[in-house]
Amino acid sequence: MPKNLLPQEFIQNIKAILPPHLSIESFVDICQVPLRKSIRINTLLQPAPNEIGKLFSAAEPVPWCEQGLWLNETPDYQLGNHVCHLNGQFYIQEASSMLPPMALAHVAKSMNLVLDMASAPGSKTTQIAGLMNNRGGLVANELSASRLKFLHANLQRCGVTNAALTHFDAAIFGAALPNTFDAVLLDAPCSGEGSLRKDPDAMKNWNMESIERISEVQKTLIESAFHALKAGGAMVYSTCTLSAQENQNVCQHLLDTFGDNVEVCSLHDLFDGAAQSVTAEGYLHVWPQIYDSEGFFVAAFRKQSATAPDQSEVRRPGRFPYHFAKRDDIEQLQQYLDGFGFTLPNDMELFERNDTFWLFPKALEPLFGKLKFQRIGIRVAERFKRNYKLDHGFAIAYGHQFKHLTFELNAEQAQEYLQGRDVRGIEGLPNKGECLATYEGKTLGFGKAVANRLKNQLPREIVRDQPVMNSTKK
Ligand SMILES: C[S@@+](CC[C@H](N)C(=O)[O-])C[C@H]1O[C@@H](n2cnc3c(N)ncnc32)[C@H](O)[C@@H]1O
Repeated sequence: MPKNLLPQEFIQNIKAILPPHLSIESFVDICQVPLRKSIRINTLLQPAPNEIGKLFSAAEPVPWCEQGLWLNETPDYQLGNHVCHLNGQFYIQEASSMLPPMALAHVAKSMNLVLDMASAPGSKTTQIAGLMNNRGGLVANELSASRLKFLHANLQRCGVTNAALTHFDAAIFGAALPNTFDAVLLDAPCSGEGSLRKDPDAMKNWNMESIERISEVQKTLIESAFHALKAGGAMVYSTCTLSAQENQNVCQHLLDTFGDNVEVCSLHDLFDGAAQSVTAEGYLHVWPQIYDSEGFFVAAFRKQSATAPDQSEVRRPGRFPYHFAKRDDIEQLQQYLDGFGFTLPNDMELFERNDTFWLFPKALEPLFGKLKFQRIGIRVAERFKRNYKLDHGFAIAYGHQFKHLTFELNAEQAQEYLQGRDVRGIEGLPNKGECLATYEGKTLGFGKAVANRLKNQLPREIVRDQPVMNSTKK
């Protein structure tokens, strides 16, 4: 962004809050430098150590996240079209945005039941699911319906099995689920001042009135987050903005509202080098020139004892529309899955609704009936008479555990598959039935064997015109 597009009032505000070891010149200068790209390796889909890093020459580790890599060279293709992105092995995520989940895992004593209050498009939700190793339960909420779709797509792409999606103003959680979660992330809606290197339009609508307005929303949300937290639980408040109004003042509001019940958990020891961005309170205020990243703010708190929110506004949902699958149905489905050498996991519960089978995380069961969910866990299959059609999300989440009926495609075949085309010439393909397609040992999705071809079953929204295969990368 050209210098003269930074509003004078913004520069004055920044000057007033910059710590003494940083200069306004270095801030303005770094704002002119485009952001380097970074990715996070998705451990849930078990990429071999360093497999992804090797794809990108000159990748540099992100110091606060073991799975984070800065790409010092920008590839000459869209990263999102790379096969390893399409099959969920990495997430394109700004390095400083990896901090809040790392802070949450650092301070939380347990991560069995976690709430991510403002989740879309899901970079931190998928990271948290990775830190939970898909165990326990993760409620991922998002207010915007259109962004909820991206959230779902990203959770599916990354093989997240332990999440449930909700679609609320996050202000409801404190009253709807008080004293419930071991850990809460509030990655709050904000004015995005920290994102101006990535998005030159980030400052287009910048003004002090909107900052004041949004900070009121943030105060409501942080109160709700604190009520939703269990006694002893930990929460992280984060933004990608820089002003005190949306950061320190919102945290101060929490301290003023709940007094001694809130303990600030200092993040000075989150990683080597955290001292450069830690504030007197123990928050991380990441200025873009410190680590050559986006600007970010991260604060962590612990709740000492239970709180009593006002529950007068809570609207309870209607009847829970799923029921536990019947024993015969479980056995029949298991028989079908035996063909793939796959056993239904025992940390999940099989539910049914209208002949569709779902695996729900057991840890979320206490919440069923208390809140309306848009989607829970993983859709396994739809039943037609005595046959099944397995779901793409199920393939991504569990395909790497299949022992039979999986077929490795070569680069050309995998490219055709990702383009939504049927694939021919696969050795050993049966005459009929569902099969799993893999590429370099990683799941692509299901296809249906018909005579000598694999009929494509990739959902339309995943199909790409120009997927980039390892062999066609350059
Ligand atoms: C900073 S973004 C979240 C980014 C996300 N955590 C990630 O890492 O991918 C804030 C999100 O909050 C959503 N949002 C705005 N107001 C909200 C509210 N009152 N309750 C819940 N979500 C809200 C926005 O639609 C936006 O998706």
